[in-house]
Amino acid sequence: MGSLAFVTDHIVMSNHRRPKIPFFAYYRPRRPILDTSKSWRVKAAGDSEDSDEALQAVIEKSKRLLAKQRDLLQQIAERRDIITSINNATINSETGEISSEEEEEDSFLERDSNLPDDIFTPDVPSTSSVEPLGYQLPDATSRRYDEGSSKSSINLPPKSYQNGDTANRPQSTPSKKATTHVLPPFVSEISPTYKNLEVKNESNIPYVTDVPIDDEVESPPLAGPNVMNVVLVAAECAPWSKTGGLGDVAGALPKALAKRGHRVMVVAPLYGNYAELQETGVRKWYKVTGQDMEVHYFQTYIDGVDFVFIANPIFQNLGSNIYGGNRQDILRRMVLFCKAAIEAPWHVPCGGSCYGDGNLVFIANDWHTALLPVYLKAYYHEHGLMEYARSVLVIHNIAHQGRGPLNDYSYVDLPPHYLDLFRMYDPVGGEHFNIFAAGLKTAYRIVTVSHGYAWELKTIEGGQGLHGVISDNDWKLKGIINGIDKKEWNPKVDTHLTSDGYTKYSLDTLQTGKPQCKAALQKELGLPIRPEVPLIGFIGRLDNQKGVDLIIEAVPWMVGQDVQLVMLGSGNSDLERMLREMENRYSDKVRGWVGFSVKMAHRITAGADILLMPSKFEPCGLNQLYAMCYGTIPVVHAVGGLKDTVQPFDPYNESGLGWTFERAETGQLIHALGNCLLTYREYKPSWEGIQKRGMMQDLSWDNAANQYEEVLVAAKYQW
Ligand SMILES: Nc1ncnc2c1ncn2[C@@H]1O[C@H](COP(=O)(O)OP(=O)(O)O[C@H]2O[C@H](CO)[C@@H](O)[C@H](O)[C@H]2O)[C@@H](O)[C@H]1O
Repeated sequence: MGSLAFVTDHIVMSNHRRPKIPFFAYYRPRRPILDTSKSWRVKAAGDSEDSDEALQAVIEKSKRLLAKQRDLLQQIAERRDIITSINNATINSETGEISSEEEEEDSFLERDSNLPDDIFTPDVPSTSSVEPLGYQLPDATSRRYDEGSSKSSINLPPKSYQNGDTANRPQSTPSKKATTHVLPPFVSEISPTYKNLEVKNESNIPYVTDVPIDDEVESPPLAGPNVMNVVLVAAECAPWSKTGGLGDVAGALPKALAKRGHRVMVVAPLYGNYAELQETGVRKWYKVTGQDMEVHYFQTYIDGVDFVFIANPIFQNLGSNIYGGNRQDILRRMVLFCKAAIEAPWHVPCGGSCYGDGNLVFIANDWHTALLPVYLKAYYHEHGLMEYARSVLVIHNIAHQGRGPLNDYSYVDLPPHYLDLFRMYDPVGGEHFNIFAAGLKTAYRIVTVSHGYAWELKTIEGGQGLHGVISDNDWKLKGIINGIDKKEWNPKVDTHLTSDGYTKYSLDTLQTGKPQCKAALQKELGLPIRPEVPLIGFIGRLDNQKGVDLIIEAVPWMVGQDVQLVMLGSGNSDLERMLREMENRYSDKVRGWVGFSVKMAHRITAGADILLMPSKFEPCGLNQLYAMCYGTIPVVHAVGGLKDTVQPFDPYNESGLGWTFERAETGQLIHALGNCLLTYREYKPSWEGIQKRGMMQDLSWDNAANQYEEVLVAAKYQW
């Protein structure tokens, strides 16, 4: 059966009953489809004259279409030339800077909208009408939060939902009426709003929108028949909430998946008043340790992704302390979050329609959301609900597992026979309750954030008590290296480099732009402005993981080398104190910036020559990736993702991206850093070669998104 017929069949089926396997791909049309196959008509056999004529007509029509396409491409090429020449000449009158690439991109797209309509009108089925089932809301006035935090009212974000992106959002038919449904909710038969559209291009002419607008924003290939509804659930999501790399991943990976054509939702707790959000009006009640708790769902749509936030007083004002509180507090938050997140695709209308549970995969992240795969099984699958929804659990850091005494089990609200999933034993913790273990056993697939870490997790040292569980589930484990959000971390467009003497730069302007950033950083930190002195940076959580102790031990050697050192971090109070002491002792050479500052993280990444990452373990590591994009050379402990991403410099072949050392020891760090400093001072061409190789890598999320897609598809077919 042709794939178009396959699609049509499934659309027809969707209007009747759910198929045995719900493989509808609810695809949002993101780009024009030039499906010339629709022009063909099948005629009766023997009607050869008519056939010839028809064939001739079709050939003529195709020729006309191809001519139009060629013409269009020509127009685009001409416009790009014009834009390039304008940009080369355009100087911002206020700042004296060249206008940003995002502006270029916008103006280009605007002009595109003036192109002939007929080329852009895809020959696709129209969207179907959608009538999501509603659920009878409990009488909000008759229920009250009891005790403590739950009595406080929810401080709603402003209703100023004015995101420019919404104009481009694929529109679905709004629900006309909401039929009521008494809890517990039954799976809703929500029609797919976005039909499964086949993407075909047999002409070898690139799709009109495939013509790269800019090198940085070239579209990745579409997922085609693999498109799915993807719901990524995380305790933090940049830019709204971030304590580390998980926030970055939750903010960026979904956009890359959406670019491939998936319908993607991110669900995170609402910790503060985020300006972009709109209240959906959806309110639900969930039980947590016997208490009914109401959540409100908020939503916004940015870069093709539906960001859904779950509001309840227990999340409020935790922005800077997401994982704060005692174990029971955290547990209650995560239980409520997972329960509310799992039903978001049922309840929250995004662009007019809910996702529903067909063709759905959840991506849970770390122990905080490791209950989600368990709830999916226990509350839904075992009751014939969300039968075809799947879960993938991503390990960003196995060091935090949601451990506690066995009687913590009473908090998670599961039937007694699930206890064994959580029960773990190890020589350090003895018999204990372990949320990550249960999630890993229950998820359909497991991802971790590098190949190296996937291997290390199965060792006693690397698995931190879960090596047995991970080895047993090796068949469903895959390592995928994180990417970079190139809108956020890119020296060409970095908004943190537009003031205070900093400047944006690219590979072409590296030799002038980066020294300017270095001078600006030295000035901002109050260090002597000396271009020839190597400036060494560290950015990260002050935590045993990050090997901060090794740097502190190496500082006396470093300050004897005529270098400058800046360390940005927060976390462990002892390490914070040591940073301050170091700065006091070596005030002409060392800065210890205690705190969490995204702006300073960007500025250090741009202004430093060298970035240190002596992590004891590092599942992937993002800062070394950011550093390489900014022409900053990483010196790293060869472990986990650091080993996978920083190929050691080889002076004989002039290859490699930085310096690595094999064991997390101060002497080894000093040895690697010594070689790095020698190259900086004595072998400038080699140094510049390393910088350029780092900057030229494609570290975008597109590649990772492609691999995630394989995992999502594998999960979908996993029973
Ligand atoms: N004081 C500060 N001020 C401003 N920004 C700060 C900061 N401290 C850290 N950051 C930022 O937080 C992020 C940290 O990312 P990492 O990947 O290095 O670490 P983390 O260990 O949190 O993440 C875990 O998850 C990620 C994602 O999978 C893995 O890469 C990693 O190995 C794993 O440990 C970076 O964006 C960094 O700039």
